[in-house]
Amino acid sequence: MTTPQLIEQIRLKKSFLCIGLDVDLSKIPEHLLKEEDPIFAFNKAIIDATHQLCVAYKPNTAFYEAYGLKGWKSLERTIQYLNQKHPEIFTIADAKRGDIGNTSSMYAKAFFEDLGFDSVTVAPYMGKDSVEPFLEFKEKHTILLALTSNEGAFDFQTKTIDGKEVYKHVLETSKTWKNSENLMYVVGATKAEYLADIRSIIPNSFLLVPGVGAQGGNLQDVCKYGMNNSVGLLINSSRGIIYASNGKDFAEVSAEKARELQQEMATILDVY
Ligand SMILES: O=c1ccn([C@@H]2O[C@H](COP(=O)(O)O)[C@@H](O)[C@H]2O)c(=O)[nH]1
Repeated sequence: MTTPQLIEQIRLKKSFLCIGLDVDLSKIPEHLLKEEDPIFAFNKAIIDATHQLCVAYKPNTAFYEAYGLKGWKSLERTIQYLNQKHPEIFTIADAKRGDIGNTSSMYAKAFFEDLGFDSVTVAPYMGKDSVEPFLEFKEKHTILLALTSNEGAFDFQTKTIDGKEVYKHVLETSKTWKNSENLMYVVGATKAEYLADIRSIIPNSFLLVPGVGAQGGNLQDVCKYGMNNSVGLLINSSRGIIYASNGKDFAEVSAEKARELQQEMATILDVY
């Protein structure tokens, strides 16, 4: 999916919500455990109930890798279902990859060609040659970790090198890389106070913003400082939506939670 197509979906749905499909078998409704593929059954029900309220889904691959081959199969079924039934939805493999160049090329093939995701999250730590193989996929998006939502972000990302914070180096340097127009960035909702500075460096890029809901980030603050002329935000919520109920009504309740966020977004878009 191209960036203009994503922006058009945000406009049509009045939503910039991304729903995180972080499936933990110990948290899903018990009746689903009898299904042949409980993870896919859970995801399908959540997608069927919420697809009109969001513009993106983000399976975090850790939640699938943890179940070995079966988990990887569930991830494949989920992305195939999304691509076939909802090609208008932007898909994010939250895999946080990145390695020496030839290895990154294989990661890029795995997520873009084999699985068919629109985007993948990538760690910037190994530098330019570890990210450029992802950027070579011109129709795809590489979402670079800039300033993450967790407490550990302060261990390295906000430390200063040559008078500048590391996350700013990530933003400024990555902008100079080949095909950098395919870059988006992860900025945690818990770091809203950094967004004005971040926007001064990358005014036009999309930001994937996890950390609202379960991690305590605030949607209004993120929008106030993080929105740009094209909205430029994908706000992720995972546990706050998909585990709102673990009864038979789990899909309806997840849709209620998604609708609450979507309506808050619609109100913000109306005055924006
Ligand atoms: O900085 C980051 C980067 C990624 N994540 C991921 O987003 C979701 C958040 O889940 P919630 O349940 O809404 O807290 C999860 O997959 C994280 O691994 C992040 O939280 N922060």
